[in-house]
Amino acid sequence: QRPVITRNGRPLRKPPGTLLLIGNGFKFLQPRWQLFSWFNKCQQQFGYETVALTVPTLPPGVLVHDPKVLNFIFKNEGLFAKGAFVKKRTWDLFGDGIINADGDLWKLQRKAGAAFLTPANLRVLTDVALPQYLGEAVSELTAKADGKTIVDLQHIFHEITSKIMGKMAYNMEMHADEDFTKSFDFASGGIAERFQNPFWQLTERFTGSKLRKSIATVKDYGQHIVSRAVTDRSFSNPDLKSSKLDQISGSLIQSLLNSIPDHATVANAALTYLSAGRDTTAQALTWAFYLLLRHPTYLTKIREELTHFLAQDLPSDLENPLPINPTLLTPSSAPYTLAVFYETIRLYPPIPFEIRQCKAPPGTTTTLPDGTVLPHGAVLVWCLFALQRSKLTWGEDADRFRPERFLVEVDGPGDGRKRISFQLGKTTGEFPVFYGGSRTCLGRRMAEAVAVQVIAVLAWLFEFEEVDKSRERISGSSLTLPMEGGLPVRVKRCGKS
Ligand code: HEM
Repeated sequence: QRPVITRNGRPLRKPPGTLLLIGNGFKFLQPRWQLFSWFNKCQQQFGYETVALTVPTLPPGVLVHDPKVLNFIFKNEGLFAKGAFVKKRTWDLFGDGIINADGDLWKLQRKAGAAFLTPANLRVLTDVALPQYLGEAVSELTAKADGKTIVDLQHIFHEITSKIMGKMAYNMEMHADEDFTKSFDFASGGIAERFQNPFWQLTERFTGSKLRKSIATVKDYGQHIVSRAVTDRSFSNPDLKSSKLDQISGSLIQSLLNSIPDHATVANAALTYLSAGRDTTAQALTWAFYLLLRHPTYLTKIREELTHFLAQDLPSDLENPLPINPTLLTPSSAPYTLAVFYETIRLYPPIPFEIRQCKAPPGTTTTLPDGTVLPHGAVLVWCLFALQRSKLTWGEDADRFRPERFLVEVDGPGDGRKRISFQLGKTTGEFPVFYGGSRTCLGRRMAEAVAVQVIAVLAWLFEFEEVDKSRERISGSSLTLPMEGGLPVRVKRCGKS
């Protein structure tokens, strides 16, 4: 007999369309975007109420809507875990990489990541690495800026983040169109489908050969990253490295190698970091430009924010074609651009759903702050794509792209003049896009820094025209939120530059 989840002694309400034996099983078999719309309807119907989710063959589950419940989950990492439900589905891709690791192994990987993402290294990112790779993207776009050639912006962003992570984290040249990337994208889609199909182990026996091949390619690449790094450490002498970027490049993989003896685990950690750092940011940038192209007044506002940077001199040693000194463009100096980024990831969160499992020992329960009593192994699901459209949290215009919701007027520094400042103004439970608590995203500052510089520079330099303006863009199967089919645009240089 499956345990029934209760609140105040009564079974939880069920979403509409829940069937007697199949529960919500059919809903989960729908294409992912339709599933997200269904989650959104549940959020509209139930507000902050936690409701029951039932899928045959799976442990009993709940769909979480309440920010207070999310805050409780984030604060009580010890009570909730990825658990067997998530690990079983992701193990062949990520193994014991940080996303799946617990205990000491998680701590070691987190510490290595923190040593990589220091403020000093982020400065090298914004002052050296990003201007260089963004400059290369600007050259490529300029060469194609005839108003006719079609360019995929998602690919451009992926190339920038691949180069950054490749060089800074692994001291390797990485590109968006490598076999590894294609295999990783396919594997991520296949793994995401396992969360929707309760019979995945059976169906993959017949249809899973491409998935198995893709995972094998990804794993080989993980080993390649490690063996490159081992060779690197025997031959490189840090005293001979002249540029700041060369001095820190490979620092993530080197600190992973320093702290973890097992090379297979280092490879898993490397692959997980690569996916966390590269794909999320590139996809967020793609949705940002999609939204900006559909709401051009905001492109004008970004350009207005940038005008005062133009007065400032370009450094003479900056060998790239950027007309603005990009190192001046930071999350704190460009609040409007930062607000555009945040409004984008509110509506299109790069990690669009989360799953945890109740760790209460068999025979015991855990009670959520709203009174829901969870038995051992209960699955908790929340769909960020739906939660971030809640009118209870974001007001009547929750569905609208309105970056101003993150901006406030504050007194300027000493001159009495008002200026605009970015303010999130929400708790982590209300804005769980970067997760929370001890497992909160390690790369948030990196993502903000990359996003502000890239959005500002490209918005200033180019006019983009979407190739298919009438099509609503969606994301296909993936653990993250890639835009299906990319974002094809035609490009022209702006008159101003
Ligand atoms: C817009 C960009 C990003 C978003 C929205 C985002 C969001 C998230 C979320 C939701 C999680 C929790 C995932 C889970 O455990 O289920 C996470 C974890 C993580 N993120 Fe990010 N992320 C972003 C960019 C980055 C970047 C640039 C890095 C840099 C390497 C990064 C590194 C990590 C790491 C290492 C974790 C695992 C933390 C842990 O388990 O202790 N992320 N991120």
